[in-house]
Amino acid sequence: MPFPDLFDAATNDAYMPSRRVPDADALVAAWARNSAAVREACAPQQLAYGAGEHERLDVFSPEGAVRATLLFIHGGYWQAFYKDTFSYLAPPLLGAGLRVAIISYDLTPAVTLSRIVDQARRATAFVAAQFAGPLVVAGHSAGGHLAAMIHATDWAAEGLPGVTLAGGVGISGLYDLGPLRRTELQPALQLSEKEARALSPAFLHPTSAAPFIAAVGADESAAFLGQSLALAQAWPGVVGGVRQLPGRHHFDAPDELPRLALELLGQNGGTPDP
Ligand SMILES: N[C@@H](CC(=O)c1ccccc1NC=O)C(=O)O
Repeated sequence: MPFPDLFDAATNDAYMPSRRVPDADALVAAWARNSAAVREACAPQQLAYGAGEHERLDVFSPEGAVRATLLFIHGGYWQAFYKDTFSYLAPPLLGAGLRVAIISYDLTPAVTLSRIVDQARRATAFVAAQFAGPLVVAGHSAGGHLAAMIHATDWAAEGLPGVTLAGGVGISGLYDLGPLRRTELQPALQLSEKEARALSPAFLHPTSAAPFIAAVGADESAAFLGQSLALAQAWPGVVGGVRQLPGRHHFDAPDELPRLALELLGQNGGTPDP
């Protein structure tokens, strides 16, 4: 291994949310079950944002006027899950008049975290080009990290068409990756200190003035709260403080997504597309 063994048990504990949520496995199983039922009842449109096997997204469209598009980036510490497990999030968002785009991406250690960030960027540029109207990029946990990286993207420098964001939402997001080098994730992430900084939104500058809501379950560990505080401190003009979600832990905090997305669009005066 190119890195010394940095593992620290206390840090690892703080970043493993399942240790605080006894029924975490059952909740994740319910995500998959509910998502399968949603896909059965209303099959999403499946699109490709690139040539790779996992460079795919699902689009769920609401029945009436489309108020905005919400692009959702799932979590799982960049090493678990694909889009299909998160279809369960679509129905309440559709009910709020949002078009819902849920992306897949490759996973570590098969690809690097930089590669995943690049995929999230290309997926966002694709969705922005595909669908006119306000675009909100939201993510949970590792997906919150990717949503914030989108908010800090220099599109021209990446050789991508410019993306105008209406807002961003991070739920239990990770914005300073430094501590993760001391967890069980490091063998898959293989982050050098320099890379961890370069891939940490809290050490980057937002490229969008649109609001970014940094939300965290009130029942999550101090480490997760600290991650959102770090982003709020680094991005004072964009993140209006940390939004603590009462009664929520890591595995049910995503259920607040419709409320948070609508709040953002309200701030932006987001009106339905003609
Ligand atoms: N391996 C983690 C699970 C975890 O962190 C997680 C699970 C589902 C969705 C997001 C997660 N975390 C960050 O992306 C744990 O044991 O708690």
